[in-house]
Amino acid sequence: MNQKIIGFIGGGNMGSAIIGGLISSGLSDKEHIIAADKTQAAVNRLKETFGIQTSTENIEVSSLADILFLAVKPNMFPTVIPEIRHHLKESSIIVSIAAGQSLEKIEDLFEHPIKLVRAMPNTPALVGASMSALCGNDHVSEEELHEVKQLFDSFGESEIISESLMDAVVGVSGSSPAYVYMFIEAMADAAVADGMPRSQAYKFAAQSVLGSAKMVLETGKHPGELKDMVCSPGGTTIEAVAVLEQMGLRTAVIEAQRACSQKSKDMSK
Ligand SMILES: NC(=O)C1=CN([C@@H]2O[C@H](COP(=O)(O)OP(=O)(O)OC[C@H]3O[C@@H](n4cnc5c(N)ncnc54)[C@H](O)[C@@H]3O)[C@@H](O)[C@H]2O)C=CC1
Ligand SMILES: O=C(O)[C@@H]1CCC=N1
Repeated sequence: MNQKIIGFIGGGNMGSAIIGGLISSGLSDKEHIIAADKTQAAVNRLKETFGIQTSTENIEVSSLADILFLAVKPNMFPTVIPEIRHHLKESSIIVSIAAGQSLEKIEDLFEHPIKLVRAMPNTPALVGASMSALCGNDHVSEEELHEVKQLFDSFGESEIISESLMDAVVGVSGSSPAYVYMFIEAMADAAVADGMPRSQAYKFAAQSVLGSAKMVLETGKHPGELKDMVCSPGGTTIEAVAVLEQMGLRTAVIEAQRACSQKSKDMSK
C-alpha cells in the first residue's frame, strides 16, 4: 500500500487535512504523495507544510497517481474532470470527497468506465480523528474498496455504507465539526464572561467535549444516561439542561443538520 502513489487534485482545507493525516499515521510517506492546486500559494503551503511533491498541473498528478483524490469544491468537478479524464494512470482508483456529488454524476463526467469511490471524511483527519464514510461504484472490487478504506482508517474511523446514506453522513459527520466548534466557542464565551482567560476557556470547553465523546464511544451507555449521571438532584447541571431545553438546543441541532443534508441532496440533482 505505502508504495502506491496517492494524488490529490485540490490541496485546500480537506485535501490538506487528509495529506497531514496520511503522513502522521505513517501509512504513506511524503515521497509517495503528490498534490496539484491551481493556486500557487496553496502549492507553496503544501510543499512547506508536508514536504510532498506538488504541481500546478492537474494532468501531471492524475497521470502519476494510483489512487487519485478529487478534493476540489463540487462546482469545480465539471472543469477538473474533463481536464484529467484522458490522463489517468491505468487502473487508477478515483476517490471523490465532494459533498452532494453522486457516483452516477461523477461517472457521467468521466464519460468512460472508471473505478470510483465516493467518500465523506471530516477535517479532524488532520489529527487522526476523522469519521469517514465510503461507497464504491460497480467497477471497484471489494478488495480495492478495502484498500481505499485502509487510507481513511489511517487517520480515524471509517465505515462502508450504502450511497443512499451519504447525505445523512454529510450532516452528521462531514459538516458537524463546524457545529461542535460553535458549541465550544459558546461555552468558552460563557467562561470568559465568568472571568476565565480565553485560551484556558477553550481548553476546558474542548477537553470536556472530547471527554464526553469518548464516554459515548467507550462506555456503550446511552447519551441520555450519561447526561443523567452528570445531573445531581437539585444541583447545577440540571439548571443548564432546563435552559438548553427551553432555548430549543435539540430542535436547533436537528433543524440545522437536516438543512445541511437537504443541501447535499439538492447539490446531487
Ligand atoms: N472542508 C471540509 O470540512 C470538508 C470538505 N469536503 C469536500 O472537500 C472538497 C474540498 O473542500 P475544501 O477543502 O473545504 O475546499 P477549499 O476551498 O479549502 O480547497 C479547494 C482547493 O481546490 C483548489 N482548486 C480550485 N480550483 C482548482 C482546479 N481547477 N484545479 C486544482 N485545484 C483547484 C483551490 O485552490 C483550493 O486550494 C469539497 O468537495 C468538499 O465538499 C468533504 C468533507 C469535509
Ligand atoms: O461545507 C461543505 O460543503 C463541506 C462538505 C462537508 C463539510 N464541508
